[in-house]
Amino acid sequence: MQTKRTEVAVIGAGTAGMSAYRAARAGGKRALLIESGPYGTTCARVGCMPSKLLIAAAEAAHAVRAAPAFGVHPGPLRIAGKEVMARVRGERDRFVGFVLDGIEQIPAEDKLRGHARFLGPGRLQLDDHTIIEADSVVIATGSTPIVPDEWRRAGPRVITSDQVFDWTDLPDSVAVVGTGVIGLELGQALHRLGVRVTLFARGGSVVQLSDPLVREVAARALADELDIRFQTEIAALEADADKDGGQVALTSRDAAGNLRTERFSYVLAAIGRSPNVGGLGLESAQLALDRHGIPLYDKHTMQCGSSAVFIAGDADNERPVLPEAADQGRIAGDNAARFPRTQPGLRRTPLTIAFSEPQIAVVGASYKELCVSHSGRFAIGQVSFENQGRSRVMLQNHGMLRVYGEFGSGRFLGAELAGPRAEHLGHLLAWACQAKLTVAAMLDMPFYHPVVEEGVRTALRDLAHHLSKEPEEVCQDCTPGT
Ligand SMILES: Cc1cc2nc3c(=O)[nH]c(=O)nc-3n(C[C@H](O)[C@H](O)[C@H](O)COP(=O)(O)OP(=O)(O)OC[C@H]3O[C@@H](n4cnc5c(N)ncnc54)[C@H](O)[C@@H]3O)c2cc1C
Ligand SMILES: NC(=O)c1ccc[n+]([C@@H]2O[C@H](COP(=O)([O-])OP(=O)(O)OC[C@H]3O[C@@H](n4cnc5c(N)ncnc54)[C@H](O)[C@@H]3O)[C@@H](O)[C@H]2O)c1
Repeated sequence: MQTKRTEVAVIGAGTAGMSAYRAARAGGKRALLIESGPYGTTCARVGCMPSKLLIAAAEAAHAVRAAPAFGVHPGPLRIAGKEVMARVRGERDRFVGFVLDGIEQIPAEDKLRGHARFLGPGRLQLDDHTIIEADSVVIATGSTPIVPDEWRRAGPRVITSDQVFDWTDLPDSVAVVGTGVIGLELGQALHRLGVRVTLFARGGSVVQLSDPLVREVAARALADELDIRFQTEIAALEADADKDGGQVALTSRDAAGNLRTERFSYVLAAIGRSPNVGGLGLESAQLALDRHGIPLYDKHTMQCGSSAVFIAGDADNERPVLPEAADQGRIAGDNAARFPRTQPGLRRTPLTIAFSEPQIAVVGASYKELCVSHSGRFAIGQVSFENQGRSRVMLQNHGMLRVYGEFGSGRFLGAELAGPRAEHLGHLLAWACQAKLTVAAMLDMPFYHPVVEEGVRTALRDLAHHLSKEPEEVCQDCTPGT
């Protein structure tokens, strides 16, 4: 067992950890970056990038299928699964390569391999080979897909997103359990690439939408295209090795209690990810934990209590998306270097985007959050994309945008939307939200023609109209339990 001393120890070399390491070094401190798994980050290896590559192939197939509606007839569609997966893996490897180049540039003496756990507040042990004594520690350990033990017992054909991007060919059929962002993005992409896909949703919701109207419109648009079984639970999963190459027998139970057994090449568990905090020995770090075992921390400094421990990225489960991992890592690393003179870092307006079709975005304060923080004090404006000019031109006229504003100040608070170009509309709205614009100021901005943004203007005009009325009228919408 060797002992190493450092000023800052960073656990996890993902996006948050690398960002924390760089910030600590920029703060003039000695830092160590510890990693137990493969380098390359979740985002590049098995997350954002390969999933968007698969979606890009699916969009190409979808465009061909959609073409006849414009009078364009491209001929029979042939999807070569091996070629699809070769591009996904090839481009994925290129993105991972850029991350590995970054790791390569970190001096060898700053990089340590092994699983880290706390022995005391500033004391870590790596596997059985190294003790680290650090003035401050950043926890940037990421998250892991959740697979219930009884599902695992059905064998290797029960998979998570971690396995999908290593396929060398597209399978015949996939059952996707969970209609969160991973389930929808991957389920729709595989469906469009000719895989028989069934999605199982425990409840009636899709992705992170909390606004009941947007959620309903989104669920309807998605259910028009996909085989989604809402209100349906998984009753049992069993390996069915007799079939060609093996299958999984999935038994589901619908809301009426009816059982149905179907066979799939794979079952993709997409029921959420849990932060990697369990094996860290946090009890030895003397940190106060929440009911999920995650250290309590300050969202502006990323400091855990008054300790010299900081947390960032998926590990804290606050906003488990890539831009947040980078921001939180930078703040945590900077403050780990400054400790005890910590200072608040820049936390941006929340923005999440699901790359399904219709795309789904949540900006600023969600409907659910506003029902708590602004009950009776916010108004809603809306637009349907069904008859929105440019959306109809492109035959992408599905979805709805709802925008929220504050009575009195007239300030724009947030939005939920499912619709065309939501990735861009989401940014526009997030920038307005962060700039603390009023709805009136947003309506003073230029809008070209014919563009999807004109739909945003319609929703904002509707919001301005409601903001000019009495508050009571609006909060009827905030029914309990929404
Ligand atoms: C399929 C999928 C698609 C996604 N798509 C998007 C998207 O389009 N846009 C978006 O913004 N986000 C997306 N995300 C989310 C995004 O990938 C994550 O939020 C982000 O990668 C988290 O970064 P991180 O640094 O917190 O964790 P990671 O990159 O996972 O890094 C954590 C590291 O810590 C290491 N580690 C864990 N425990 C220990 C220990 N005890 N000792 C040493 N090392 C340890 C792990 O091995 C890992 O390398 C997607 C995620 C998935 C799974
Ligand atoms: N475009 C993006 O930004 C993007 C893409 C993919 C992943 N991600 C990140 O990855 C995280 C994890 O994604 P995810 O889709 O796995 O999680 P999620 O939390 O978004 O969705 C999980 C879904 O599974 C359901 N569920 C939970 N337990 C279930 C069960 N036993 N049976 C059936 N359904 C069940 C939940 O109700 C929920 O709808 C996301 O929170 C997101 O931050 C982001």
